[in-house]
Formats: sequence, structure tokens, C-alpha cells
Amino acid sequence: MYLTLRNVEKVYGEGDNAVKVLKGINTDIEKGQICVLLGPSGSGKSTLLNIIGGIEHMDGGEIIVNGLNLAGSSEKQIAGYRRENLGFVFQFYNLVPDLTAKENIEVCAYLSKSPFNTDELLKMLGLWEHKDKFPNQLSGGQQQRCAIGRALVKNPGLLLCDEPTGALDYSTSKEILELIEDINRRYGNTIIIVTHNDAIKNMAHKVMKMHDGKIVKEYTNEVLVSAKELEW
Ligand SMILES: Nc1ncnc2c1ncn2[C@@H]1O[C@H](COP(=O)(O)OP(=O)(O)OP(=O)(O)O)[C@@H](O)[C@H]1O
Repeated sequence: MYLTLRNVEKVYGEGDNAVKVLKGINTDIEKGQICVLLGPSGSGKSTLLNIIGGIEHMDGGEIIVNGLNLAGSSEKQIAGYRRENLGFVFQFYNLVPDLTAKENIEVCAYLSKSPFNTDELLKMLGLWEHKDKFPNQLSGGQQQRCAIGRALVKNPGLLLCDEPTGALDYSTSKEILELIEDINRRYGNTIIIVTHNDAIKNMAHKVMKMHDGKIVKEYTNEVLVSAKELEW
């Protein structure tokens, strides 16, 4: 199993103000799966993604990623895990404004022992003609492609996407989903997508629904709908 979560708990605040936002999360995700995490606002999706991504600490339980137990790891090991195994894509792209599209991707390539070729990646992302533009000269969809390129250039085993289409219109959202699907087919990365868009569940190998800090439903899809065919 690529990713195993056992009784993962998270509490924000202390004493009388303590609120448990993850109440014992258990699941297993296989290598190469696209997994979609759905659930109402405040149910704990981003918190769970950030804990899997080593951005936040858990307060109980275990997460084992590709053999590494995050709960038992030092800060240095977690930093190495983030650097080498993890790509993060956010709703609002988070590109560096003073760097071009190409440079935004290149800075992350330096972090990896075996990065993809940046020029080839720019072509695959459909950004070749835009490679020398700065983020404010790119459309939302182009910025998200660039952010995906930045996350992907390290060739990460695990790609975590928090509302990757949340700021995009319908057709651009579909393009980005097609890109994510293509990446998964080409490179076999395990991908977790947090979304409010229920339709995305149909392109995922595995679907998890959260409610009030718990996974209330999970299943695997026998038949997938391609991103191109999704409708909402
Ligand atoms: N840093 C924090 N300090 C205190 N409470 C927090 C913090 N971050 C999140 N929370 C709370 O934890 C709960 C879960 O938040 P989280 O962002 O994980 O939910 P979500 O399902 O991703 O929501 P959304 O779909 O709106 O992004 C919410 O009640 C939120 O207010």
C-alpha cells in the first residue's frame, strides 16, 4: 500500500477552546491511484491533505507514505520527504510573481535528484509559448498549469491538489482535470484531489467523503469517466 492512514486525529486550540477537527481517519490508497476527497466546508479535507503533506502535525494516529512513518519521523526526515516525494497544487496557484513561468518550474527542479526536463514539461503542459511570461501575464488556467508543472517537475510519487479547479471556469477546469489525468497515466503518480466539485469523483479510482472530521463513505470506481467526458 502506498499510503496508509490509521486513526489520524487533529485538534486545533487548547483547553476549553480545543476543537477536534479530525476524529480518527482510516484509509489506504494504492500507488498510482487518483483519489478524490469530497465533503462540506469545514469537514477537515484541507487539514487532512496538509497533514499528509507534512505541512501540519497530527495529534494522534499514524500515516505511512511509501514506507515512511510520518509520526515517528524527525523534522529532517519530513523535510526530505516533502522535498523529494511531494508535489502540492493550490487553488490560487501560489506562483512566485517575479519569476517567469519557466523559472517558477526550474526552482523546484533544483530540489530533486531526478527532475523532469523543464523544457519538455513546458511543452507537455502547453506552456511553451508562454514560458517567458510572468504570472500576471498568464491566464488563470495557464497559471494553474504552471503550478502543476512546478509540483510535477520533481517527479513526485505523491501529488496533492487542494481545490485545483476552484478558481477556474468550466472549460479551463476540464482542461486542468485532463492534464491531471494525463499525468497520472504517464507517470503513475498517486494523486489526491480535494474538491467541492462532485463530478470529479467519476474520474477517480477511489472516492472518500468526509463529514465532521470523519470519513463517512469510501469506495473505488470499477469504471472511470474520462475528464473530457465529465459534466457538471
Ligand atoms: N489553523 C487553524 N486553527 C483553528 N482552526 C482551524 C485551523 N485550520 C482549520 N481550522 C478549522 O478546522 C476545521 C476543518 O477545516 P478545513 O479547512 O480542513 O476544512 P475543509 O473541509 O477543507 O473546508 P473547505 O472546503 O471550506 O476548504 C474547520 O472548522 C476550520 O475552521
